[in-house]
Amino acid sequence: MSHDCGSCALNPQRLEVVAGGYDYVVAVAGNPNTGKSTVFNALTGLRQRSGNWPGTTVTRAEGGYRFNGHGYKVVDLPGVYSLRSATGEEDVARDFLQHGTPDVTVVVVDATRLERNLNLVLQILQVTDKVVVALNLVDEAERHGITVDTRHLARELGVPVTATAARRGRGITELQESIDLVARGKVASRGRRLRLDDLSEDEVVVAFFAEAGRIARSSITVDGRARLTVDRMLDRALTHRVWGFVVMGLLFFGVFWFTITGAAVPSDFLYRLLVQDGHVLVRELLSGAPWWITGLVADGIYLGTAWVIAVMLPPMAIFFPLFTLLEDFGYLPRVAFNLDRLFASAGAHGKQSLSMMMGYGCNAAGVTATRIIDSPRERMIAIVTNNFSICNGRWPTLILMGTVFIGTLVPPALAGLVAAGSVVLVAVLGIVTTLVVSWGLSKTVLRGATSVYSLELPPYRPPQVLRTIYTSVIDRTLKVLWRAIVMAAPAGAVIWLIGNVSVDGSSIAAHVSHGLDPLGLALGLNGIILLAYLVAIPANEIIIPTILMLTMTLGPIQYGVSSGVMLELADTETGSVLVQAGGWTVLTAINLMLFSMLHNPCSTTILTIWKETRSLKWTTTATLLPLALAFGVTFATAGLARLAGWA
Ligand SMILES: Nc1nc2c(ncn2[C@@H]2O[C@H](COP(=O)(O)OP(=O)(O)OP(=O)(O)O)[C@@H](O)[C@H]2O)c(=O)[nH]1
Ligand SMILES: [Mg+2]
Repeated sequence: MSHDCGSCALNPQRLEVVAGGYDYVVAVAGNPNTGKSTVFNALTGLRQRSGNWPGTTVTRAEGGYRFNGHGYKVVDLPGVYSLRSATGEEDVARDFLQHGTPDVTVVVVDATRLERNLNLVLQILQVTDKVVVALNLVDEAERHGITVDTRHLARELGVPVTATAARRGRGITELQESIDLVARGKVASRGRRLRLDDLSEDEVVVAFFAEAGRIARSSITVDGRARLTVDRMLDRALTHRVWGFVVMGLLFFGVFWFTITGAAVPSDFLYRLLVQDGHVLVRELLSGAPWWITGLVADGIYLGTAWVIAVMLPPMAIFFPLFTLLEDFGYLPRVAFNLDRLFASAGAHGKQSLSMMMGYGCNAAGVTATRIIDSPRERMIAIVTNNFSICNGRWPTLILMGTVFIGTLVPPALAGLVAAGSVVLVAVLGIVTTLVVSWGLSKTVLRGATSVYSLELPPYRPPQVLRTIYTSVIDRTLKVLWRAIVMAAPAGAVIWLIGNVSVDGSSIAAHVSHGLDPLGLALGLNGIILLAYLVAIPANEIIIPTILMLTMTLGPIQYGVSSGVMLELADTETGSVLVQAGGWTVLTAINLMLFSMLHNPCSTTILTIWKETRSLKWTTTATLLPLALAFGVTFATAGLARLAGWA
């Protein structure tokens, strides 16, 4: 690559990247879902998020390693299909390749889809010679009976080609060697360049395709008995118009059922350990301290945190690995594929189903993921409706309500199934709401044409089960838990304080919750629940502990030694406390589930929406529209239930 342009040193992107004492900058580029982030991780030893679908990486990630006494800075880029087209995340990659002037560009190529991938390689070779091709996924190619002649390929392309299976670390050292040689100018790479002068735009496209096809055909041999047919059969079932939805329902139902029943025993154990015994211990430790310190620390901060851990850790530790396994296997894009048509008929972009899936983990992540949608109109629809994907913070509320109130309506043998069914039903209602609101927006304020695009189905990849469980527990479960703890500790303190600081003879919490009672009751909820939602704006995770603490403090029956103590309760007792002290009915539980699904996004998500849109109008809309819906829907169900005499 030519370094003779005087302005290179002033190029902000290059400056930014080189800072930090590295000798060379290595860009990792390639088509979507070819394993770039996995190669990046293998090179650097970092854990940048990878996932079996196109569009996992939407921004640039950086890391580094040392090899042969030189420091290499590595930049993981989002996938691009071509240097010539443009979508939001592709811009990031293209700009960097063309203006960031990396010293070496590693183009990660999917060995099972060589022809299409070579197209991009050829385009990059038009811009720079300093290229190393990482022929990745060779393990998968082998499984499919595909062999690639890397030496022939290297000769054709004029740059080094290294075979890798990045997920198992195969070929990474060789790749580092090639990078080193190219960076230091030790190999005479002369990339194949097409002569494109005098060609029209269309002819250029054809020329790239023709050349990519020729090179690919001359480099691969395919064993006729390839096992692609299994994949094809699976796809026929999983994306079938009818069976696709049946399988989808059963799988998700299975995941929740497994989560709910599997979490019961460890949850009980943690409960006894942390909430019951732990609380007694902490109180004893603080026995010499003034009453308000014991109260604030033991009954507020400690109990709030312990509760969140006991209730959230087991279900999350089961749910996330299961979900990640489905994702790595390649199932989630099939879900997106199934929902694609529905989104298109709602006037939204099909890729919205992908950002929606991300929202099931965290809405802030879902909002960021909407960057894969190019059209600003459709992206805005996806941002506003992401809230209806139930995030981590809300699953515990739904699971608890389902277990304690809905599951107990049927004989114990069926309780788990019915509880799981109720949670799935709310999740499905969330999808319906997403579609209806998307449709409404696209017919009114966000009118416009629906984009045509093709959603690519990634291949099925047998997941590495143990590794997946390990990383999803570390990456997702503990991260979410940590966030919950960070929120729960101060919330515990706030709840204890508003429960114990009195004004005019009763506590602040009592004043506020009484004030909110009329509204709460009209919504089939109560003042305490609304107060809890106010306290929980920073994080949904703490809704249930807040409700319990307040109910036990403020309800007609007083529990505990001092107000603000959330007593040690198992799931079954939780129900009876809410019924007896809080006056809860099944309607309260159902409406809490609905409210939880619909209400405004948490503060982190609101902030992310602001960062992504920079629009006060849309941030406000994305915040208040769900809240209005939550009020409207619960008001209606409460009214109907009362009319029908159920409540
Ligand atoms: N079998 C196998 N799977 C791999 C290999 N490299 C990556 N994968 C898997 O392929 C999937 C995609 O990997 P990523 O690293 O997220 O791909 P990416 O190119 O960064 O994807 P985008 O950021 O979405 O463009 C993941 O499920 C990886 O675990 C490999 O060498 N062999
Ligand atoms: Mg990636």
